[in-house]
Amino acid sequence: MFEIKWLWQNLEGNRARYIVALCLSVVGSSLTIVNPYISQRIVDTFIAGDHAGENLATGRGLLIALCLGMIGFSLLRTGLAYFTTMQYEISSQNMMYNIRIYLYNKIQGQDRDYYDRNRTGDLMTKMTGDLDMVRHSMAWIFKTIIESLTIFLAAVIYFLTIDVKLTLWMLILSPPIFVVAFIFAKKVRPMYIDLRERLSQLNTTTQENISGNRVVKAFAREEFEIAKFTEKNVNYAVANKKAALVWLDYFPYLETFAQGFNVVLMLAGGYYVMEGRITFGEFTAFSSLIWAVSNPMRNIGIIINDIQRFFASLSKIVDIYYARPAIANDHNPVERRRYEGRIEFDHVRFKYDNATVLDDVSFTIEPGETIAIMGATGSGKTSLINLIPRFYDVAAGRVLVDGRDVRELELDELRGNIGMATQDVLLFSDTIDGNIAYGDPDLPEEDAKAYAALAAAHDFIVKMPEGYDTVVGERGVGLSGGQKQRIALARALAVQRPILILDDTTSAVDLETEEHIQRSLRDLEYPCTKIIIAQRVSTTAQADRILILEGGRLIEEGTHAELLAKRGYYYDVFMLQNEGIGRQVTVNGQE
Ligand SMILES: Nc1ncnc2c1ncn2[C@@H]1O[C@H](COP(=O)(O)OP(=O)(O)OP(=O)(O)O)[C@@H](O)[C@H]1O
Repeated sequence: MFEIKWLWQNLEGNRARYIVALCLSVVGSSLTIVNPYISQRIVDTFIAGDHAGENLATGRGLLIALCLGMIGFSLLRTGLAYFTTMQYEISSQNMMYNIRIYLYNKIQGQDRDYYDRNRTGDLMTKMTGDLDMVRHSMAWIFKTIIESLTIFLAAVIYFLTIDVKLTLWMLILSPPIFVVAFIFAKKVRPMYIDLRERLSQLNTTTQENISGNRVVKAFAREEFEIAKFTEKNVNYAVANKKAALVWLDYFPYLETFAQGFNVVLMLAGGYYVMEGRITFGEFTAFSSLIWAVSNPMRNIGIIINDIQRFFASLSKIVDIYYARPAIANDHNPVERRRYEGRIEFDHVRFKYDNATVLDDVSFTIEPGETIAIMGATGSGKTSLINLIPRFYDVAAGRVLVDGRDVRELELDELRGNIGMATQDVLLFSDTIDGNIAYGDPDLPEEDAKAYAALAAAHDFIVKMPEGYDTVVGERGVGLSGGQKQRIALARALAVQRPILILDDTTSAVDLETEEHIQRSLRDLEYPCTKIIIAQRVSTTAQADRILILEGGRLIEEGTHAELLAKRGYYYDVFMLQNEGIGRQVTVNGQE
């Protein structure tokens, strides 16, 4: 089976330990029959045998040896069980440690498309609950299966050596138990898959609610969110109960059959003792080992239960394990070059699934040029810049950096040549200094301050209680939108890359601050091609060239003056922003 093969592969380094644990389980479980055998000897020799009284008088030594043997074997089994469990724990923990690292790297290595498609809560469930279920199975469920099976077989073999007929009577109940367990397993499997899905939905809702709590509060939607959570919670609880009830439906049958072993033993065993076919000691051995036959049967439902959960979780983990990103980063340790910063879009078409977002876009940016991109919301600006670091691949055409198709470039090298401040600013829970130096952990504090000053962030940072050592909360909590943008800009500048991409980075800052940032960008001390997405004409006017996107197509291209003279989209925006209130400008630029 594929999943088991996968587990085996991942057990590498711990296989020997795990196999030792399995073997010890078999040995330890086989020893279960020793004490019933000794009991049988004691009963037949010293209690119920024909010469019991005589033996008791003459063979005390043997009796003491047998009693000590029983105690010794009990201690041996306990010690063995302790040692065996330890081996299971160590090997399964080690295996999970390795898988967790691998999965984490795998998730890190996925492309943007993967993150578009997968919910955070679902990925978190896979990395925590599902992994732990698999570990639990390796350490406990497989152990239980092996031990139950060994004890069952050892008992049956021992019974057969005593009396075949009575053993067959004992096993008469096994087929119906197997049939009941099989029907149960078939019925419950889809339920566990569903249960696992509902848990993931519950986690996703919880995660979204916690990370989006500020929006929830802003819209006073707590009750709605509580209702949404309650719905998922109820769904999960209902699915859980449904699965448990299915188990309960079958439990009475399994339990009745398991109890039936005692009845069969009493009737058939008692009859054979009276007939003299078996001794009383042998009857005692059957009686003291009956649990070894009935318990595995009784537990079969629970084991099937756990195995279903195990497979439901394992298949989710294997999904991540084998997910292959369309844009893979091999992290080849090639010598990384510094690019000149020439960018070319050659008849680029791009789509998300089937929706075309960019169509036949062509332009060239020379090294050191500053290009502004403008266009209505949803016109494809962010999608366009995402193609340069190859977050997505084009559907047709080519994106070239320094004359080479980005698909031919080593990804780390390509991305290592781009500094980026994204529209949705994400800061880490770290100090402000740590956030600015995120792309270059060796950045001296003085340099971090210098870049913060260029990004017009220094003044507000020094006013904070602990200055650059102030820890900002998750996603930059505690800072205003404009402050976050400026720290993100400082972070992008600090890596000193030859290509700088700013996606609406100054949208939340005032005009005076923006003017300061524009000056800084113009006077950067390192050579750099700049691509700036902006909505304000005050920003775009400073660029060497402006590209206008509309519905995924490049409709205008030129300098500020050229585009004004053209009296198209750019002119309209210019007029709207400059003449402002009260003036209505249509798309055609007419009032
Ligand atoms: N991950 C995605 N999956 C599917 N469609 C997407 C995705 N990201 C964006 N889109 C769609 O692509 C189109 C272009 O989006 P894009 O973000 O590039 O526009 P934009 O010009 O940057 O907009 P804005 O100015 O609002 O940031 C939109 O119609 C958007 O709905």
